[in-house]
Amino acid sequence: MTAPYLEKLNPEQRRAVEYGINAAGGAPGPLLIIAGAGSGKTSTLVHRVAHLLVNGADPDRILLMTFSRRAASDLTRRAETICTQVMGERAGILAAGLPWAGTFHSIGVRLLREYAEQIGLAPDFSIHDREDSADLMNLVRDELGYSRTERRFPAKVTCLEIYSRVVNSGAALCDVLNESFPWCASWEIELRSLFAAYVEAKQAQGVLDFDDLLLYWARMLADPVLAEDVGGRFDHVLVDEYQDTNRLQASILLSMKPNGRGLTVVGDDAQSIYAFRAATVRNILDFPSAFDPAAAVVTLDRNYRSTKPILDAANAVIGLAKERFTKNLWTDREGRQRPELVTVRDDTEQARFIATRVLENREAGATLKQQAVLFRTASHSAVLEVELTRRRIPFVKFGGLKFLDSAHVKDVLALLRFAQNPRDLVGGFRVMLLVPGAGPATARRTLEAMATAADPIAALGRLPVPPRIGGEWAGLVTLLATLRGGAAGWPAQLEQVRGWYEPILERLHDDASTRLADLLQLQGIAAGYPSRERFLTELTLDPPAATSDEAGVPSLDNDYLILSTIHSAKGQEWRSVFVLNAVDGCIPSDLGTGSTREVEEERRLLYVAMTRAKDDLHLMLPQRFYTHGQRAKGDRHVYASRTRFIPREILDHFDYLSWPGSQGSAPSSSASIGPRIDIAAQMRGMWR
Ligand SMILES: Nc1ncnc2c1ncn2[C@@H]1O[C@H](COP(=O)(O)OP(=O)(O)OP(=O)(O)O)[C@@H](O)[C@H]1O
Repeated sequence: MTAPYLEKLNPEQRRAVEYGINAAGGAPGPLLIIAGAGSGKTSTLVHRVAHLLVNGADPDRILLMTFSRRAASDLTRRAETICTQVMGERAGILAAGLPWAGTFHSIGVRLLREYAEQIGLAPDFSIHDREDSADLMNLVRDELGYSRTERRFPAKVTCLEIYSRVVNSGAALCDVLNESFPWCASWEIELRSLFAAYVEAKQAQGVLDFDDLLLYWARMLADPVLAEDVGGRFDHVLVDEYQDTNRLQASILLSMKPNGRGLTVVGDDAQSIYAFRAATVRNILDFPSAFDPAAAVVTLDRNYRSTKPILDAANAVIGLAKERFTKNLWTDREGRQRPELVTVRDDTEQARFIATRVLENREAGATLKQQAVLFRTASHSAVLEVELTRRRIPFVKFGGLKFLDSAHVKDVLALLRFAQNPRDLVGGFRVMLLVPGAGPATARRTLEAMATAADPIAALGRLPVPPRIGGEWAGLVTLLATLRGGAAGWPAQLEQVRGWYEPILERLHDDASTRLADLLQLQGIAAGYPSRERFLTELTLDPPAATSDEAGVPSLDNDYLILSTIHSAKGQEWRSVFVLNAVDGCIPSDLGTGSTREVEEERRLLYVAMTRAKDDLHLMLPQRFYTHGQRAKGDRHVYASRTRFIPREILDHFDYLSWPGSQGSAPSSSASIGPRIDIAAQMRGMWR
């Protein structure tokens, strides 16, 4: 007899949930769940976790790794709800939730801090986000004299990308250069010494970057004693979004669970969209045979989300992929309306069309929250944001968030980080330069003097106040000592930081009051974390996708339209979806058309966008774009053609609309919506 809480699952989902779990206990064999878009992957994973708990698994011994912090807390909450219903009072064992649910990186941080002493690492290391890492790379590059070479040395961001690719893929530097960065191949020797110096700088400052979190973890597990110890802490290890993991992550799992017992991974190769971060679908493909006996594979191919016409169109798009492993999805959700290809003149008309349709949908009963506009790059929604504001349509934007990127929020975070780790040069530099009168030379001298001291903050207090510097310097020294001492507790420390920073904020920015509101919001977010260390770690590893993600949307109605990059739309669904700029140059992005592999990833991105829609889907085709990088009011534009991922042979899966105007006819070829290139405009552009 099936337990009532499993009754709503279809047979494949149930197989995936129940596989290897029984009341007798014992870890089940390895399991791979291939879950197509909208096939109930999340709910299958939730039920598997709940089923484990109902059958006696210890929540402290379950490791659940997801792609974002939000996904981890959603999964935990849903599993708890099921357990409370099924177990009644016994569900009290879940009072602390699942303590080991989180992203790969945040779990890595916790384990590394715990095992720090055994692997020669200072347990209070701080973590650099990508931007900090690029800044440190730049400092090192400068010190080695590479910023003054005769031929231009690769930029700091490129250096970091190369470094990161080598680390995450496990490939040799020369192979990575030849395959992905051929224009930098002649710098191999210099890059190698740059990376060596970068690693030394990180170690001297007690800093780990994102890649280190996985690399150190993987290296720690290369020691058989530690591998057994870490692996032995968990009876069950479950991993979501396995298609977006890289080789290092796969090796971590294998080291923790060499025979695969207790290991479950879930993924969909058709939705793999992070190859640019060295993720590899090979992880999914190679998973079954990594074990003896091989892992069981359960495929979920019934889509519950989209109507048949939408699913048929999405299947047609992914059907043209060069390499593909999963079958087409099917659904019994009938629907008459095919996805619509909407031709509009330009960005402005695109924005108007969407605003009009969104309001019409609302009149017809759909809330704003049930509708989403998706785009390849955060900047694509700029014109739409203006139009929505003009029409007073509230919206929340996910992806490309400005909040944490803004100078004042970064200043405050740098201060906290510097208090946490006073050897962190990048954070320290930013903080020192805030003091009126302090320049790079003062900052560097001070930081160098601090770096060699046993207690850097005490050393700072003993240093003479640099000449021509005002009272803020003494204030900073006292503040850092107080923060370091931790007497104020958390999150009250943020109040102290704000007290010191407010006069500086007012001096630096005309719009200080708006920025102050952001700092108050940051304080609200901070209150959700038990300590400064956890706050800094979590925010660095997984910044909120939107301010509303963490702190509510104070100034908006309860209902708002969702604007999101396709990457941030992962795992979500809406009744109506509009995809901006379904044209070549945007999807695929002209940054992503270098190699076949990149083009294929862009194809999967379009597939991910299309499969977010339940009932209706619009792909927007603006005929021309204004190009970036020109003077204000410049009129340089290019003509766009329909994305190459919807070639003529699959057009009959779509309806056509020209807007404003009447029902359009089938665009006969990609050239039919304007010339591919506007040579006349290019000729004019040459001389501007
Ligand atoms: N057995 C089921 N019966 C009815 N509806 C289901 C069933 N399983 C899942 N669903 C519904 O299908 C939709 C998609 O589920 P879910 O969000 O878990 O998909 P997913 O596999 O995570 O999708 P994606 O990988 O595309 O993000 C949800 O609305 C969910 O309620």
